[in-house]
Amino acid sequence: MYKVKLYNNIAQVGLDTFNENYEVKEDLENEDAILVRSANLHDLDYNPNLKCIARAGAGTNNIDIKTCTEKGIVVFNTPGANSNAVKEIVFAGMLLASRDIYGGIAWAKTQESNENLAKDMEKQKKKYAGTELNGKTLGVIGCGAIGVQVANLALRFGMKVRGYDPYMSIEAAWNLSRYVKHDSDVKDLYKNSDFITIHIPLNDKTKDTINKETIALMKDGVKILNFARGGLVNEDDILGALDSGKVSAYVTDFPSPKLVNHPGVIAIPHLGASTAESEENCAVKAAQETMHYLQYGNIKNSVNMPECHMDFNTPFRICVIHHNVPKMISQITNGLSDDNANIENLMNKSKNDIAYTILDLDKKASAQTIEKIQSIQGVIRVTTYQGDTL
Ligand SMILES: NC(=O)c1ccc[n+]([C@@H]2O[C@H](COP(=O)([O-])OP(=O)(O)OC[C@H]3O[C@@H](n4cnc5c(N)ncnc54)[C@H](O)[C@@H]3O)[C@@H](O)[C@H]2O)c1
Ligand SMILES: O=C(O)CC[C@@H](O)C(=O)O
Repeated sequence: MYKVKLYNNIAQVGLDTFNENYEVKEDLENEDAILVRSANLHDLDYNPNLKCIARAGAGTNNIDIKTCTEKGIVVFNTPGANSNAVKEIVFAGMLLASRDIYGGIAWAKTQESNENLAKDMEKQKKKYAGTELNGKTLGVIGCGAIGVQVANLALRFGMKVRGYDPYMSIEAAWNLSRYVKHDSDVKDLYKNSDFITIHIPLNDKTKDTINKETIALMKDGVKILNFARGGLVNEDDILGALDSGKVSAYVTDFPSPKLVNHPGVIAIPHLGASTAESEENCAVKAAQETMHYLQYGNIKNSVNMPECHMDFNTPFRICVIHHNVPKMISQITNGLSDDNANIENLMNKSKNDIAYTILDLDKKASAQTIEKIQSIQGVIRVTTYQGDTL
């Protein structure tokens, strides 16, 4: 029986994905896997049995990836599973930043006993008027699953669109409309955009991407949208720019007490992925990734380990997480020689400093052999699998 510990509410359809071999609940000890959304796991007390953490969502800044990698814990996310939900709310944010729809609705709610409402509102409405998206320029920083969808939809709104992403994946490039202007220097995007939306992960390199210096490069009155992570935008700098009028609106899915009452801030309580569809997509994908790893050692959509997937055609499998250094495969295969086991299939993949090797054998490796492989310098974790074919 595999134990999967829950750290957040996970959509039921995701939980139903687990079969009878899984115990899935919040109150568990010695868990094999963790399923999480946004809960902060930075102070996690890692139990030695923990093999993987699946983040039902895109951002993994709530997980200590470095420590997980050192301990041989595979961290998964669910790329693209909530991108449509975020794309849609970005447009809600752009529209709310263009006209004072929110102020107008708030005024209308106070008019319950106004017999002259039809007449009065025609006078009042000029207070909430604004501008259109059509013809404006949108700058998209980060053209991944979300950025590409936002860019493509903005074209349908009649916007001119510029994109900046020096690390763009081939898949994302295939999906991006050719009418999106590619900025190889982000300064060009800053200088020419009426709206700027940011869709990149938060990490040490991207923290405070939007700050005093980058804001100074932008157009006067620019509107900035942040549905990625709060730490990407320096709060003091954005508040200063709102006060001076340099930035005319800041739409954020990550409000803080400092931001919420500024008139230029449109604060949304992290609703980007809060749709039934995206919660279900993420939960099912995270559950599948967890099961494929726990049962077969196959890795898909991991942020700290290489993609490595092999059909399970023999009953005995060994998976080794190790450093990406020379002579590892020969040492691992030599380690098997005492058992006289034949390697039916082997796959080795690497990602940065980490490599992963799957070996399918015709017979079960002995406990001594597994210990021997585990003791090879550079080996982080060895896991054995036995069972039905995939
Ligand atoms: N508000 C929400 O509920 C919500 C939902 C989903 C994702 N997110 C956030 O949005 C982020 C993006 O999500 P995604 O699904 O599009 O991820 P993604 O991995 O598909 O795309 C991220 C893109 O950012 C690019 N990138 C990385 N560093 C960059 C940099 N310095 N400059 C420009 N581009 C850079 C990458 O090359 C990649 O194409 C996530 O990391 C997460 O933090 C928020
Ligand atoms: O789980 C959520 O509700 C939000 C997820 C979102 O921030 C993400 O990074 O995917």
